[in-house]
Amino acid sequence: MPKQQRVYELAQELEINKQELVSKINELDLGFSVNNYMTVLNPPEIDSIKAALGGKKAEAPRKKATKSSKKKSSKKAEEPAEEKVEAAPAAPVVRRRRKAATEEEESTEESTETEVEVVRPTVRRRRKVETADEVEESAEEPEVEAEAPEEVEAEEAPATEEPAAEEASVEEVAAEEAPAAEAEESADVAEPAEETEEVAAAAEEEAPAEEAPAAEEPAAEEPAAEAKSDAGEEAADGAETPAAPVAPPVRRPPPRNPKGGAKVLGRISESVLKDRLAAENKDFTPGPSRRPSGGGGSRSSSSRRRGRTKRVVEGSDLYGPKSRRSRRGASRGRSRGRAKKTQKTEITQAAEHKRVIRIEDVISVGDLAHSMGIKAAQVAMKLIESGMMATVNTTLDFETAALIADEFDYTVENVAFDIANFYDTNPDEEETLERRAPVVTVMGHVDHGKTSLLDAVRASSVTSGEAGGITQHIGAYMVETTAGMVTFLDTPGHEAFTALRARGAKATDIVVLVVAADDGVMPQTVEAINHARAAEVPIIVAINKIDKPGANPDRVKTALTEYNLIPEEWGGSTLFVEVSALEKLNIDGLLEAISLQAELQELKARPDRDAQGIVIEAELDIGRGPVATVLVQRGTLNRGDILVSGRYYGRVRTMHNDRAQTIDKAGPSQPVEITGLSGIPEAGEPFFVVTEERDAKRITENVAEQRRKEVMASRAKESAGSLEDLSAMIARGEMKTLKVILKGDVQGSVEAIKEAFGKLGNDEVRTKIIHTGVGGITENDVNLAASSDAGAVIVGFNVRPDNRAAEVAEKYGVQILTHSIIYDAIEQVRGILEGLLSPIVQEKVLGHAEVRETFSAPKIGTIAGVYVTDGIVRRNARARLLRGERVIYESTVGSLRRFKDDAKEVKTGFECGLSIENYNDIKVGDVVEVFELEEVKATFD
Ligand SMILES: Nc1nc2c(ncn2[C@@H]2O[C@H](COP(=O)(O)OP(=O)(O)OP(=O)(O)O)[C@@H](O)[C@H]2O)c(=O)[nH]1
Repeated sequence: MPKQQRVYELAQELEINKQELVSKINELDLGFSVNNYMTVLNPPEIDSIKAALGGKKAEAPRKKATKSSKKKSSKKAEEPAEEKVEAAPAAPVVRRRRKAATEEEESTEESTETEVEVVRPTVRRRRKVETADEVEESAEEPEVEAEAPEEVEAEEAPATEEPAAEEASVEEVAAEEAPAAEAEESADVAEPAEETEEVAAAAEEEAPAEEAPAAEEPAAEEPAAEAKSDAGEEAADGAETPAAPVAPPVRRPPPRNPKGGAKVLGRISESVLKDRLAAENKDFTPGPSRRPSGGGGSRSSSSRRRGRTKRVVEGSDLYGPKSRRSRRGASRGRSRGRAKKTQKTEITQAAEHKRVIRIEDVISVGDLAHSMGIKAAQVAMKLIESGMMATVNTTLDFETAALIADEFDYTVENVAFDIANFYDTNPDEEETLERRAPVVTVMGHVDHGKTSLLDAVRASSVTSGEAGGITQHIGAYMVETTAGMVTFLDTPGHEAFTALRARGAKATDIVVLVVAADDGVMPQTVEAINHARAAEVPIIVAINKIDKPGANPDRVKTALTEYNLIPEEWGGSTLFVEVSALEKLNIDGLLEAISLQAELQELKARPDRDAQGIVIEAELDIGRGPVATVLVQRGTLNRGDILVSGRYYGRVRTMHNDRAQTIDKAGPSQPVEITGLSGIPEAGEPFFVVTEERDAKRITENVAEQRRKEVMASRAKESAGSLEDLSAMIARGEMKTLKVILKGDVQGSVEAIKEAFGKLGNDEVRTKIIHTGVGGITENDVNLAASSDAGAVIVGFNVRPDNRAAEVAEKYGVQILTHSIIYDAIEQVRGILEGLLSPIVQEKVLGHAEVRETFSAPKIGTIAGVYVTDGIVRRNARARLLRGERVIYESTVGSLRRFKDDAKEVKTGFECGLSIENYNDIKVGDVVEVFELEEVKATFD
């Protein structure tokens, strides 16, 4: 079944360079184009690319030959294709190499296909490695020089001064760049090519495809060097045309490891090498079999270069007459020089393990380049090619760094500490899951009977009798009901629940909302509903105290409908149970409802795995040290396990259940009290088990460091002002609304402020009241604000936060705004919202200047002599050039001068000279309009 492929995948399949394939696809005019090598290709597109590339093989060379011949004299243009090919390219190459003698470092850089100017340095460097032999070789081919393209001569004047074409140069370029593998057919020619392959590689990397002379020359040279052997071979190929060998000029070797390709320190001549090996009693056998392989999975530098070379050659097959691989192989066999070259490159190439860059999540372009021993500009260029603007300081994430590094044959490894490596957040396989007990939290208004209900439930446990009444001594316990086990978090009130949630922990499956039948829905009832809703935990309503004379369950039900808690009998989906904690009436009904709700939720966990869970509470016991009540959520916790929680860890020394019985293991949903930890973890802190103590140590050290940074960051945040943070969050699109928790001294003012807040805002920003209440600002309010997805602000009217609330607010960076005048409260919230509105960008015209004359200045370009007709003209201000009513160009005022002096601004009635940044076509009569952009704070008015 045909499937989609990305360009680079197709390139791999075709064994050509991915960048090159991008260029090819776009050049081929197939009716579609690709942006980069990550572009996805459909099967038909893949087919047409393959077909086009295959079909192009004969045409491409001809086209190139024609193109190249056009650049030459008309006389040359008339020559047969082969001849043109032979002649044209050779000379330029030779010349370039001459030039190259003066430069060295630049050639180590890899260039992109568009970096035309880089070609020269690369080529120049070749000069350095020339040998007398090579010069001789070039001399043997006078036609090469004679037919050098004119453009090249013009461009590279110095080159012409030095005659010298070296056969090796010709050869190596041919071998690498041209399908002219034919060059290799001539053994004596091929050998030098191998020797200088490294140089060739450098040149290839730098040679831009677009630069016709550069790209074509080497390719064309090749036929020149090997024309004799080629002829026969091409004929044998049948379909091949004489022009075919020229095709490679179009190709360009893929940009590859600049290090390897560039660090050419010199060349060892074959004879010297032979002598040296002989002196060491070593044999010298040319060919690939003698090449050090690098062994195992690690590619040696030479093999890497081979790979690169191979890709280039194979890619050119698309244009060439037949697979070059075999010929290439054959030529390798004859290429004794390769052995020498391999040895040489091993010296300059980093070992495979050194080609791994270790980063901690991110790395800057500069550092990445440094790690690879290349220039930052090269990395930046690669990024730009991939569509990402970058500078040396740009920070790259791991994925991007890995992608770019791969371009240079480096691997990036992320060595940042990641707790996810130890704390498994992946769900367990469905078939490993087993039903677990629901974990229930009881919440409700003060005195509505939470504690009494928990007592009643505990007493109802079928096992309570044998324990002589449960000596409940930990913050959670399990009750065995006729419908199965139920775990209760014994945390009457919201504290623990919200504290857990503020830490991002979710320990509860079901909330039992206790509402006294005689008292009805009260502020904390509503608060409890909001907490449960925020935590997305289903609610079961327990209407308590039905034994009381004034009990009116229906009134409670009616009141709760306002909060969308509608009993089933009224068409809703909330389970309501009428109970009496005091009289222990219908406790079973409550437990049944819990079991039913649990069943609906299909609560399951895998028991046979390392335990994970949550700390319910912890304290320091004088005799036992840190004691923690933990709830196992998945897996089984065993005595002796190494448990990690936040900054602390330790082996579980003792383990007790809710009845103070010593136990050895605890499964899912089971609360246990443990000792053995190195400190007191916070409530809501997750825990997990690791197998190695050293891992536990590393994790806790990292967490401690992380927490330390968080504290510092939150301090910095406080000084910066939380309101700005909220604004920034909204500005970044992280917050669509300003969430508000509103507390007041009396219901009337709370209602009034709530209504006023509701009217604030517009389509862009608005408030969302997530909770209102009468009374002081409590820790619960702060926890609710902190646990809101995008943070919330607490507004207190005539009320203050208690000490604990203020402390927690500081800890979590929750903003509390207190007021005693309603108007002030409204205005402050309006101000916050307005701050969240995107500012309006306005244009302010500063002045106009008329162009009276123009002249050009070196380095600056066109200078306009202008007269300021109104306002002022300011240097660096934005400017647009007007011709009549038309805006010709918009940019900035570049230089601004009065007579010979630079001026900052010039006022009405004065003349001055100015330039428009990046624009020279200024004409007399044009008007320069100078303006600036200013951001105006948006308001609701
Ligand atoms: N008549 C009657 N009284 C009850 C019932 N449940 C609890 N009470 C009484 O209501 C009062 C408060 O009960 P608690 O269980 O302490 O209520 P709470 O919600 O835990 O109170 P806080 O812990 O202060 O939030 C006590 O005097 C209980 O005896 C009940 O079902 N019927």
